[in-house]
Amino acid sequence: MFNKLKDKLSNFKQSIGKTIDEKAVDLEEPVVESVEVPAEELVAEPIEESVIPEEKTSTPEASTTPVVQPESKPSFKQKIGFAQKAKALVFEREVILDEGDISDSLWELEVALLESDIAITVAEAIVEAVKAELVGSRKKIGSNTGEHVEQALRTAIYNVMSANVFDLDEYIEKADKPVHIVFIGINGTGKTTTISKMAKRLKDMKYSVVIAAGDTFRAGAIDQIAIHAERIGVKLIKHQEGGDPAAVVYDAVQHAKAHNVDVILSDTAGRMHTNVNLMAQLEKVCRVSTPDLIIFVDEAVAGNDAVERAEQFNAAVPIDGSILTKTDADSKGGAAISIAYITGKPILFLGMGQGYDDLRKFDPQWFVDQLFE
Ligand SMILES: Nc1nc2c(ncn2[C@@H]2O[C@H](COP(=O)(O)OP(=O)(O)OP(=O)(O)O)[C@@H](O)[C@H]2O)c(=O)[nH]1
Repeated sequence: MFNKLKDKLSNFKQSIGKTIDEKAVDLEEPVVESVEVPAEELVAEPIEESVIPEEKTSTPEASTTPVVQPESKPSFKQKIGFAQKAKALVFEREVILDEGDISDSLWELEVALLESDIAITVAEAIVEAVKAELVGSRKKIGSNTGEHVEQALRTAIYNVMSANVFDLDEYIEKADKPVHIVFIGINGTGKTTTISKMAKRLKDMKYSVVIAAGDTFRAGAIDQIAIHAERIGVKLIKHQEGGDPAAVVYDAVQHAKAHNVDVILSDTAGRMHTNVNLMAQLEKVCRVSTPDLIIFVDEAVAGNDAVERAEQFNAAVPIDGSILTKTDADSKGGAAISIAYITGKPILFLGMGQGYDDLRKFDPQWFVDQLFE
């Protein structure tokens, strides 16, 4: 999963790490900072000899500062004499990154993110966040560069992915029943399979479930979902092929109310967001039986296309969240990283295989961990 993206992030870590290490090598001698110390402080307390390590006094920098010869240690009186203009020396072995140091690597990162199908505004947001974290940061020479860079990347990716995180389980638990959830999206992305996985999951959680066979448009769609419903052991409400999907969904809601069913999962016909008639039909379904939640389903492997579709569906029928299917086959991770940021609605679940149990509740922390494992 996400192997190409993992490689690209790892390359970025190495590229920045190399920059930092090269800068560290350039600093053959430690950086010496001079700090003015008020005379009173020095008079009150004699200068600690340890403040001025002997080996540093032979460096070129040290020769420009008040000279303290290690071989002829000054007496306490002499130290007091120096006090008027004395400076304490602070020795540090650190690299401070400036923008110029990492601009090439940041550009490489942006290109890598775009190549991974991450939407451009999301890629820019990640690069900006990484830059803000790294530029000006003090990096101890010899400490673990990779860890520092990885943490900056982790935080940036986590932040773009965790927009309006929403817990569906908690919602269903607390909501008045029945809870009506409508699934929308284009053909063939795994909507029907996802509804079946969700029905199985809810049934395992001891909720009663009814499925509405709202895809009356595609030949065979009703039979397909009927097979799933039978296997899982949940009730299906269906009409004839070509019937009005709004009527099917309405019947399913009435059935749920009459039989105290907890959750209604409504399938809808796959449609292109550009198909005006089908989008109008979808709006009708949502008008006739107002759903509590509308979930957009698309396949992670579609990358940017999935994100654009989510945006367009969201404009027509405001969604509450997304489910990305086929993440098990996705090497780029772009849709998963971009979709919540672009729509402002969270990812709720990831489809991770063809089995009924291959549905994973989305957790941005888990996702980020996968990228760096
Ligand atoms: N590898 C993998 N395959 C999946 C996943 N989810 C669904 N599929 C497969 O994708 C194919 C299409 O799934 P469907 O559920 O029929 O798609 P749909 O969106 O309902 O399609 P329409 O009925 O045409 O609207 C099927 O072969 C599924 O088994 C997933 O998470 N991983």
